[in-house]
Amino acid sequence: MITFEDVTVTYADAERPALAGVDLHIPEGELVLLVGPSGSGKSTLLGAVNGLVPHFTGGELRGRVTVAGRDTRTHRPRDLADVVGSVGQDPLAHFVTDTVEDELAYGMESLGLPGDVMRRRVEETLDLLGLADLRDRPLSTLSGGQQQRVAIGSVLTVHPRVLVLDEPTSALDPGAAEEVLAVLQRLVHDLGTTVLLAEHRLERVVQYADQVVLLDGGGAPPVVGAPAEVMAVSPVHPPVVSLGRAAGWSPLPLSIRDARRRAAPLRERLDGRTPPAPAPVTDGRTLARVSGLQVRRGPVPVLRGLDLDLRAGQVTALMGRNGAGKSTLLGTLVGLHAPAAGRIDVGGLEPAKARPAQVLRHVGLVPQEPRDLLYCDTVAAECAAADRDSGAASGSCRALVSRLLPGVPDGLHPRDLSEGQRLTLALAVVLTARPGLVLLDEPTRGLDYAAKARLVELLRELAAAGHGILLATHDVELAAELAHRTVILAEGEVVADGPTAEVVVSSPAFAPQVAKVLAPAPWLTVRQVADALGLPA
Ligand SMILES: Nc1ncnc2c1ncn2[C@@H]1O[C@H](COP(=O)(O)OP(=O)(O)OP(=O)(O)O)[C@@H](O)[C@H]1O
Ligand SMILES: Nc1ncnc2c1ncn2[C@@H]1O[C@H](COP(=O)(O)OP(=O)(O)OP(=O)(O)O)[C@@H](O)[C@H]1O
Repeated sequence: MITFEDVTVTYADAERPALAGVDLHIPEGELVLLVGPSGSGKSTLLGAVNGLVPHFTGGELRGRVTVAGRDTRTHRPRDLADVVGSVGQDPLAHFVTDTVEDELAYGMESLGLPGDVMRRRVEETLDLLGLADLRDRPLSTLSGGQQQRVAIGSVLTVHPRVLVLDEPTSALDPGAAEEVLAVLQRLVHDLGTTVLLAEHRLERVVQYADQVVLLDGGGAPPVVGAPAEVMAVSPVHPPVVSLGRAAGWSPLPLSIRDARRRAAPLRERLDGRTPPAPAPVTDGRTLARVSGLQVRRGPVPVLRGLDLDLRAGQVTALMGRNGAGKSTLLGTLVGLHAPAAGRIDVGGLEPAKARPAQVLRHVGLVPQEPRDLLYCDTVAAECAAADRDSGAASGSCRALVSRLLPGVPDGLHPRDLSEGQRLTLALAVVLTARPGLVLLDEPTRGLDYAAKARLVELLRELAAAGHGILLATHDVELAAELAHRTVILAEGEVVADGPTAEVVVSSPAFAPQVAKVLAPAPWLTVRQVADALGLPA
């Protein structure tokens, strides 16, 4: 269904190809997972399938890519639209209409499908993706996860033979991610749809894949094979695979179920041991105090009487369903939204009433869409501006970028960076100012496991140096690894708040893989298990 013959893509002015010598054959009716470090060319490969590369991105494509027999170099994206549906990393940038319902119908309209078919499919999709209550909503008012659901829905309604999805679950809460993957699997099994999907959070997807394509980032040809085989050699792999590798299991487990079946001897060895006690969550100077907070967005009451204290030295994970109000809370803490009732005190200031420059000294936000923070033409200029704005020594921001993710080019426009590279830049810009309280909205989108590990290390250092950190995230593995404390929001209220292990272990939605494998024992990460047993990790 999809064929690559000796394909090389080189962007204008790039030192080396983003993709080199790729040969690949994807049969009809398979779900193929594309993995690899940040910047290894995953989005570029997907773009060569839907025609965005090179028609919209520029650069040069050598070799041949065909989809359902059509050459993507001679067929522009719109000439492929009846066969290929694609969802990119930034839904808002690709929406063509204004409301949820119109967006779901748009693709079908352009293909001229009959009205009754369109109505039916729109209704089905609204239900399937939990969007029924939002049908008339302007797209610009949706939360990040709600936008991603609409973007996915809008390609599903067309019933394309090929689906190309770039990190389709990155903004979804764990439950929604499972639902979307179940839908994709059903399309593959029942309709013979071919799905090509790039994803960093392998724990969410690897068990559904028929084949895995690994781009190693070094320019070598991709490694293609059965998921367990590729996972055995892949530099990026989910916690169950790390656990299996550390424990020497073969074949490697890909799902919780596989791992639980193998885990009995491991449990025995862990019997009587406990992970290191977590740091207490009530120490530390209060950096922000929120009490009885109510916030409306448009007519909708989003936060409904929320109480929260954030302390120095503490990393807090903020979790909860899409639309629960996480981004709204972060935005309110930096003064982007004014409270309808209740109080916020950040370093003695009321953020919505204080001058932004004053607020910035106490609290910095890395937004869900990093682009919102970046305004210069090059990475270098962005870094220089960040150093200047925050009075940091020249070169500070650039050094942070390099530390978090090697290989981010100085001269590139932030728009042309890969998703992970752009996020890294935004993180570095905010961290350069070293605000007392650092807020991060979904900080691991587009980041590979290595970049995530470096982020974890950096955030730990900041916490140890007395900064407070609040991260809104759907990444349960990140929360388990990093957060002292986890707060769960539902419908704008705090429904759980406590040490991470206590909050997540009992929750099917928020427990990390290791906790699920070893439950009811309180282990959260491969590192903890490996340290306790002296295994390599
Ligand atoms: N339009 C462009 N112009 C110049 N360089 C680009 C362009 N798009 C991507 N690149 C570069 O090509 C390389 C591959 O990028 P790509 O987005 O394909 O990576 P990726 O594997 O999808 O990364 P991520 O996991 O972070 O999304 C990166 O180094 C990136 O900076
Ligand atoms: N201008 C608006 N008008 C109406 N509702 C809005 C507006 N802006 C945001 N909302 C709603 O407020 C709710 C909370 O949004 P928020 O972005 O805070 O959620 P979130 O928990 O961060 O979600 P996600 O996990 O999807 O990022 C959502 O249901 C969203 O649709």
